[in-house]
Amino acid sequence: MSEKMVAIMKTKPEYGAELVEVDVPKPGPGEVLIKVLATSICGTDLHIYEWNEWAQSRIKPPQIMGHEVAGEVVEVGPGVEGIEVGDYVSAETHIVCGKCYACRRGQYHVCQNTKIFGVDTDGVFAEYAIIPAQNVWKNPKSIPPEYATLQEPLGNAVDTVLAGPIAGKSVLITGAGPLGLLGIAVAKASGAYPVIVSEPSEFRRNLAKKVGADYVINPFEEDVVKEVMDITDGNGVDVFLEFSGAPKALEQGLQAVTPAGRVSLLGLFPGKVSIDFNNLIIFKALTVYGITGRHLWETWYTVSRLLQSGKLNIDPIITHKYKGFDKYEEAFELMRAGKTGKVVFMLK
Ligand SMILES: NC(=O)c1ccc[n+]([C@@H]2O[C@H](COP(=O)([O-])OP(=O)(O)OC[C@H]3O[C@@H](n4cnc5c(N)ncnc54)[C@H](O)[C@@H]3O)[C@@H](O)[C@H]2O)c1
Ligand SMILES: C[C@@H](O)[C@H](N)C(=O)O
Ligand SMILES: [Zn+2]
Ligand SMILES: [Zn+2]
Repeated sequence: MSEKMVAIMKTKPEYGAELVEVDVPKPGPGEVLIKVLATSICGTDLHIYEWNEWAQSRIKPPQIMGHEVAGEVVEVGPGVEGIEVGDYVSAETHIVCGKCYACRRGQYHVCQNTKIFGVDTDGVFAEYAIIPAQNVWKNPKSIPPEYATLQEPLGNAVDTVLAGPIAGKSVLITGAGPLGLLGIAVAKASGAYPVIVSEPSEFRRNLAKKVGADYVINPFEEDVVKEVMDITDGNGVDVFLEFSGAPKALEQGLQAVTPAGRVSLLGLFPGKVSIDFNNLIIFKALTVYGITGRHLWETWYTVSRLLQSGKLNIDPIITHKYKGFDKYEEAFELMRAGKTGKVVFMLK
């Protein structure tokens, strides 16, 4: 008889998920089985939980949810080399093909055949999980599991903040959700000043301050562009980092960034966005970066070293730590209500 494990599963094509008991999976060729030590909720998991339009078009229940993880390898499938039982690992979630035009040029983050585990395959909200060996990242023991599980979203934040020079630069961050908060931590650890954050939620503005934001603005009550101009002697910020996915925030940021400044866009907008390209981008000679996923594997090295440096102020971002999955419904509802930073399930 096979061993059993507990998992948060999207069992039906409707709102919510269920805590179920299922067989511990067996790693196939090119796969490893990990014992999950910590796993965290991403906004994408929330979309799957809520069963929004995107989730309905992509997810095929029944499926185990989750993709951010830290764990220990307990079994190695046939043909896997360089990974051993006992290795302490995390995982890149984008499963890339290695064969397409993008992959062959080393641009794995834009692989045209990307699959995402926990989205297109079973995920890591479980006591054990299968990871493709090619996606395994080995962690030093010095990074605790509750930090190591955050490396995947930290990679998003690192690529957004470090797409260009940041030390000594003035920065506007729009949106202090979990990703924006990680962005603040990376910007501060990298020597940005001042870091100005625009965020409507009071709870998240307070978190932003705890993480190190130098100024916080409520965009629903204050004039973001005027505030930024006042703080920067009328010059505007050197760098604008968009983490909200709000069209209004995009427009305000483009107005508030200095001519020839740098813009990184991570937030996903609800649909098409109308922007005055001539005046807000072209005549301002801005450099605009679209950010998707993480650079493989360069971003992971950067993230790991930033964590090891002890300079990233991550603790205030982990607002909720649950022992096991029992309170998963509470965790998802708190996240839905915007009353969290990162939520971590601890399984050790
Ligand atoms: N490009 C990628 O690879 C990638 C990867 C992960 C996440 N994302 C996207 O990044 C964004 C951030 O992720 P998250 O998990 O932190 O999302 P989130 O929804 O928790 O955070 C967004 C924050 O923006 C704030 N906000 C709303 N309107 C605003 C406005 N007008 N001005 C300033 N802030 C405003 C919200 O209050 C919220 O705190 C999302 O759009 C997500 O889909 C993109
Ligand atoms: C899967 C998605 O949520 C993930 N954070 C990414 O980088 O693509
Ligand atoms: Zn994610
Ligand atoms: Zn590819």
